[in-house]
Amino acid sequence: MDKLLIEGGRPLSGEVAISGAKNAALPLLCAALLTKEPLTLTNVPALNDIDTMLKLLVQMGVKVEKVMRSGIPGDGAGETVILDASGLDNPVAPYELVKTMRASVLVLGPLVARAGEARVSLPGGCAIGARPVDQHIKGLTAMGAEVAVEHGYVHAKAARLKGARLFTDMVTVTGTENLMMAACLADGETVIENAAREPEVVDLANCLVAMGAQISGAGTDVIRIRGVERLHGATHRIMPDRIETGTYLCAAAAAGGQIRLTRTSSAYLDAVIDKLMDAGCDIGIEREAITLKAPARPTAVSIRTSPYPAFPTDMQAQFMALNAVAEGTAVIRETIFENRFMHAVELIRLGADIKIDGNTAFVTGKPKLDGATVMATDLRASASLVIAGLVAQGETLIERIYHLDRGYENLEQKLAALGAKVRRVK
Ligand SMILES: CC(=O)N[C@H]1[C@@H](OP(=O)(O)OP(=O)(O)OC[C@H]2O[C@@H](n3ccc(=O)[nH]c3=O)[C@H](O)[C@@H]2O)O[C@H](CO)[C@@H](O)[C@@H]1O
Ligand SMILES: C=C(OP(=O)(O)O)C(=O)O
Repeated sequence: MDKLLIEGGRPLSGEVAISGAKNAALPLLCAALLTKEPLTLTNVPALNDIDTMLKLLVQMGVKVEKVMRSGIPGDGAGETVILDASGLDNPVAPYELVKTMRASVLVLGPLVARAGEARVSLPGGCAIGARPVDQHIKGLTAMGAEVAVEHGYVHAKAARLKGARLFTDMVTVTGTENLMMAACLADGETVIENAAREPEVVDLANCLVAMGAQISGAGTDVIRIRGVERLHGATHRIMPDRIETGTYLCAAAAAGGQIRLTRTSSAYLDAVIDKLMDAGCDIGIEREAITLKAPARPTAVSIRTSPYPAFPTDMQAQFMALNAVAEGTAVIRETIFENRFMHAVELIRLGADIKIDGNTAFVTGKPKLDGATVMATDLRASASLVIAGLVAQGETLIERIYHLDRGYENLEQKLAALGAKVRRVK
């Protein structure tokens, strides 16, 4: 199994291009199931999660053509993927593929809407929490689907879904995306209340509209969808990855130095940029780039995770690493997932001072961390260990980096472009 070896203690400096967003690309790939015509997606990141989703779609009968990028690692140009679901003949998502990636559940809504049925393995729990899909099921049931959960699979059937008024008990990102996609082909109007306002939901809605869907309100907490008979093909460019952007900003804030991130936007990062400025960073905003100049030592910043536009849970671990070397004590509250502090014990191995009490972490910054061997437990936990490794004196060896390959394109190359000493070892 691959490991990442980091020689820390050097500031970051240089320019890196940000990739297309994983969490936008995954639902967008599933949107291809809604039409017989080809859907072309550009700026698709080269990630393990994308490969898993493509495998899932191929075994359903979807034809996938990849147009390779320029061949320059980390150039941010992104792959183009053309999906043709005219031959969709197997509306099944088997456990073997779903177990490796929760976002597989995003095929459920489109399959029921277009094929009239779906058999999708329950994703199950993962390192960060139980993550049930009851809201996805509740919504489809309200739209007239017959849904049964048996032998670890969700079976859903509907000759044609009916528009309905839906209310989700909590804000759910993939729940909103699944129901919005299903509603596109339903008979009549669907209203999703308490909808997720995440930019990835808006990116999906924009693509669906380009495919002929009638959607209004995406980006607010009430989304209205008037169902149509069919959708058609379209071409859509995937938005930049706001979490990848935030991760590199955080890395420079913690390790010191000055970086410029291109092919990205500050538009969806207000909460993160605000905290980085509180930490003492000097941030410059350009139309498609962000610059950051780190302070001599960051100031501790407290955070509380919440649905967009508040501070994202997917940036919580990275800010814990930043606070581990900041001046002062930060209070970190995780309100989205019940078990998303797995990185804390690993950061402590690097010398961090962190106390956990339920969903709250108290982090008192240390002037320095020391390299050690640590284990990645989930995607963003791994990112926090990379940041801590960049700061720590000496060598840090991160085990189980397959988590990083799920969500960070060309991580070593991008870090090397910023002057970091990072290499993959067996
Ligand atoms: C592929 C993707 O886009 N993943 C993101 C998505 O995950 P995902 O869409 O899975 O996360 P949700 O927004 O659904 O989860 C929010 C909370 O609601 C709970 N819940 C959700 C659905 C449901 O049916 N029942 C239920 O109880 C979850 O357990 C969690 O506590 O949003 C999360 C929250 O911003 C991010 O961390 C993930 O990176
Ligand atoms: C939790 C994440 O992803 P997923 O929902 O795919 O597990 C993430 O991107 O941080």
